[in-house]
Amino acid sequence: MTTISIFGVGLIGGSLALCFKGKPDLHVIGHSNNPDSVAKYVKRNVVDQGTTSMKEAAEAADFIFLCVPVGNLEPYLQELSKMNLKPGCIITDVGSTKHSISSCAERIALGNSYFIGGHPMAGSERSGVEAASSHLFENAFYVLTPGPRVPVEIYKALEDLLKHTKAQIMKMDAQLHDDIVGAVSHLPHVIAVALVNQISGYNEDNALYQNLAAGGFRDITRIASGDPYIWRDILLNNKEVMLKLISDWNQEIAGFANLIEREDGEGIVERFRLAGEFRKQLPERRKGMITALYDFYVDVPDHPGIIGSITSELGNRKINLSNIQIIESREDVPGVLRLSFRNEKDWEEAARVLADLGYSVHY
Ligand SMILES: NC(=O)C1=CN([C@@H]2O[C@H](COP(=O)(O)OP(=O)(O)OC[C@H]3O[C@@H](n4cnc5c(N)ncnc54)[C@H](O)[C@@H]3O)[C@@H](O)[C@H]2O)C=CC1
Ligand SMILES: O=C(O)C(=O)Cc1ccc(O)cc1
Repeated sequence: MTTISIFGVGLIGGSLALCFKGKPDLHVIGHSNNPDSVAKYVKRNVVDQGTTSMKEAAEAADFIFLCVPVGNLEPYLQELSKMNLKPGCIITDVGSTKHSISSCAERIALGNSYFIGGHPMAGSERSGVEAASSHLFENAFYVLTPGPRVPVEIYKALEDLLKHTKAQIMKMDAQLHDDIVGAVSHLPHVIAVALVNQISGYNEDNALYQNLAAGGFRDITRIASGDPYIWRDILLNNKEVMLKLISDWNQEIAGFANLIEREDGEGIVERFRLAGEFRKQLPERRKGMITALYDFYVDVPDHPGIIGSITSELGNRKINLSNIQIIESREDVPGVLRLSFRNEKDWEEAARVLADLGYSVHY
């Protein structure tokens, strides 16, 4: 039996637990300092066993996953280094930054155990075990940053275990990870928060901003709802990278202001053209760092029962809706429904089914 202990059974720790639980020869232990949280993990069937004892969970483990906020990773690793871990125990983490925890692991004497940094590059703006899902990492990249002292067979053992996540494992240098992920994930989160706060400021004087910001604005700023403490830790931990990226961003925006100031229409066109071209080259059908929204819109005639009939058509075909929203429904105008799905398969199938039934579907 292989024992996996998870510290921090939240969105990511809980999703990993669900990937491992119930698989042959795997036993999953969930740890929290809070007994109520432990009881919740067990009651929700996310782990096989729960405990408030860090020592009990750590010393029983063949694999340890640290799934706590980035600011807590180093203290946890220090604590583990004082314990009597099983020889050959593999410790990994899921933090969104990799350089500082990996270099901390190089400095700490871990005896007969090994540390391999990890980052499953999928998630959401939600947090807590309630949001966990065994499908979270499917088809996403999962970065591992083994240091020079990690033997090949130890790396392979972690890679093999992670096959249960159905993610694509990618070995990478820790600093390179932080540079790239800083640009494609951390910077967009900062921009989304700054943008929402800018508009929220205008809204204080005129609530029309909020009303008109429905729909697209809401979608592109979804990531601004991430957990504030998780993001505080990530940004402070990736400080040097973030300062450079924000400085480049300021230049980019100042360049835009300059084009508008000088009424340089050609310059504006060129910027949109270049951006469109680069976007076209982005891989389309792969789960990226920032989760795609699987939404589409359906025009619906305004008559009673229409929503029920759409949901039962999908339900009868076992297509799971994750959300349904009435965008517009007035007596004289046909309404629009926004339907959301958890994955691409349901999204594609639902659009096909409704189009075949004669509904007008648009994206
Ligand atoms: N949210 C996301 O989409 C992603 C997050 N990550 C990383 O995963 C880690 C966990 O994040 P989430 O699962 O999103 O957060 P979460 O808030 O859902 O879960 C965090 C867990 O850590 C525990 N925890 C919180 N503060 C703690 C503390 N001071 N000491 C000990 N335990 C504490 C919580 O009880 C909870 O079980 C973070 O390091 C984050 O950077 C990685 C990939 C995606
Ligand atoms: O909400 C989203 O789409 C995200 O961007 C989630 C996310 C948050 C942190 C990560 O390190 C990786 C992914």
